[in-house]
Amino acid sequence: MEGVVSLKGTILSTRVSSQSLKPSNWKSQFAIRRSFPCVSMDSHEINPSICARAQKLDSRDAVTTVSPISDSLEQAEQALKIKDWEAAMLHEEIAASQGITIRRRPPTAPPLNYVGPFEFHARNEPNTPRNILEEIIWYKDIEISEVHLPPLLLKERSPLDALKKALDSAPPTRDFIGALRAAYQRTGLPGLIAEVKKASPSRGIIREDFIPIEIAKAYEKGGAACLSVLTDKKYFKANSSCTDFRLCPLLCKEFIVDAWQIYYARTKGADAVLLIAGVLSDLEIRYMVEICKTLGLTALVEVHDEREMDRVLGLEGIELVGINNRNLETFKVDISNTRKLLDVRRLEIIREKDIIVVGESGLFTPPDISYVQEAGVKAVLVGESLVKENDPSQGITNLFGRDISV
Ligand SMILES: O=C(O)c1ccccc1NCC(=O)[C@H](O)[C@H](O)COP(=O)(O)O
Repeated sequence: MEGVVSLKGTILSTRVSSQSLKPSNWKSQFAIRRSFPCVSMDSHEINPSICARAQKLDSRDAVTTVSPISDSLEQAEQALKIKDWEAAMLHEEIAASQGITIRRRPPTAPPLNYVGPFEFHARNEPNTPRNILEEIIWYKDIEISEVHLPPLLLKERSPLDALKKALDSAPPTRDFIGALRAAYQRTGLPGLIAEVKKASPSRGIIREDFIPIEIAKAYEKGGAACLSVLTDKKYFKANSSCTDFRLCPLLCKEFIVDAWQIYYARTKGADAVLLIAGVLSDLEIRYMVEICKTLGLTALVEVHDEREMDRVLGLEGIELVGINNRNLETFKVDISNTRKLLDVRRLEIIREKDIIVVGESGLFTPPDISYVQEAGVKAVLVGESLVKENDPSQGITNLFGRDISV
């Protein structure tokens, strides 16, 4: 079925496939999917009666000449704008009440003549990112939302329907937590998640001669229990997807803001995904953890401070918690953060819930490993200190003070 729906400047193709639902910006897409029940979230198909109307209105001239419909479309468009804006405000308000300072999207002023519960919000907020994490998150939203990056964007190339179909033939996931536990039992040292990353916002280029598969193989040879692969291209210069590796269990290290990314990661061979508590609300974490479970994925839920730790420990179904020693807003790294967050009370909850805690970032020497192990971690996630070694396999031996591959 061909045609267009014209909502003022917004042109929606009505060819019945998710690839073709192409609003001019992410806000209208979000609003249309949420506010028109006729556009199903799963198939993104458009109700035939809307299509019929759309075909009558397949040019902007038609919108202006058929006035009753154009009036109602304009009203609908205004209502959508308001709902969309209110939903964004509500999301920010819930996130802020949970101590989340990362704003999901640039703040926008209320729609014209807006009167409502959020009337006085977002008037004086800066609409440039306040820190690097916020910048990454804002860009991620654009990257996955079919906007601005022609010719075909991520969601457009791989709509949810197609991802779900691809999963029918995907190989089963490997047991990420099982691999960490086994390594801990075998060596008596924290299980290693060795990170494949070329660059980072805080360190710039970490390794020039970066051949991901070679590094991954060296990690496995050196005794890594699991791999972590940074897949962000813009900020971490990733040039591989998880699919390139079928070695030990794999964490897809992405900045997840949309459940679609979880499905995508699964089709790309991930066994685990990262959920950042400083970005996602409690409800989002619960929802995404559920999705992970249905897909056989492990969720590594990352925290940085006490408040995030307590939020996450209070949620059901959490099995793996990462304490990042790096403040992703300021880049400051302090491994005593792991000890600070693992006080007696929290360690008791962790033990009761049988959660594995991962110490992340800033680990360079055997004393660093001993320090976080004594604090209570049973796994560590290490990037820089291994990636920059000529022989990353030997780097693992140096980091642990002994060969952990045997
Ligand atoms: O590392 C960064 O600069 C950074 C900036 C913004 C968001 C995330 C960032 N890093 C992710 C990580 O925390 C690390 O890749 C990971 O924990 C390994 O850390 P390290 O061993 O210190 O390389």
